[in-house]
Amino acid sequence: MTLSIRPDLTSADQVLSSLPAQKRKVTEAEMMQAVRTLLIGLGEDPDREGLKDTPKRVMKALQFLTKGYTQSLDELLNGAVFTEDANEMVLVRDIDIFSSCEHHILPIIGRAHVAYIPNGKVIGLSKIARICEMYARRLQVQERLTSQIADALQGLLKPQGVAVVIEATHMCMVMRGVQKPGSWTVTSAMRGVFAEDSRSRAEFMNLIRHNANFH
Ligand SMILES: Nc1nc2c(ncn2[C@@H]2O[C@H](COP(=O)(O)OP(=O)(O)OP(=O)(O)O)[C@@H](O)[C@H]2O)c(=O)[nH]1
Ligand SMILES: [Zn+2]
Repeated sequence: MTLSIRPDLTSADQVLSSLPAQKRKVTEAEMMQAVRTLLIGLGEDPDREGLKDTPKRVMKALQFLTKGYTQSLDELLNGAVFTEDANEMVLVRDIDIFSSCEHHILPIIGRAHVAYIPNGKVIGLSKIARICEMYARRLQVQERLTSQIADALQGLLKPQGVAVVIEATHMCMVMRGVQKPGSWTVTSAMRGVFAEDSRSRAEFMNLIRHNANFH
């Protein structure tokens, strides 16, 4: 397996970016056959009318849910990093997260709150949500998703600090296993001043708690 070294990617990303190449070795026909095998293993008849297109649908759905493997920071940024003399916190709150847990390939559903304090550079606001989306659309654990978002922003902007909080519920804990609907998990990744200065961290935490007055 050859890995091309991409300076914009973290080391975990370098590994993940090799996945599309690996995937290409498996044909779509083989992927659909694997879903068909699963259906048979579950006691179903994959040839009955309702299921005959299911292997294709499952494959397409999984390809969509993991499309972050085929994206890169470069591509999604589209150059939207601007020089700006700003040094106050920028916070994008309530970014919907739909990810898939790597243990069960079941949904992780939640919200991300992402803040940074610029240091001469700002990023297009939508790109913050796109970065969340790229990492969420992979097989994940919530902790890694949280720190990948923080590290991506830290690497791109070299800001004074980055703070990321994700609040999410895991369907593998709700629909199966321990079956705890209503449970949710909070993870955070603090970089720079947010890691070092409790007042910056407290300001961020306060801002993600208050209700917007246009709601
Ligand atoms: N830390 C972390 N754990 C996760 C995440 N998503 C799922 N898990 C956990 O991964 C663990 C996998 O544990 P195993 O015992 O190998 O799998 P399992 O038998 O299916 O576990 P149960 O869910 O307890 O039935 C479970 O405790 C899951 O709750 C995540 O994002 N972060
Ligand atoms: Zn799981």
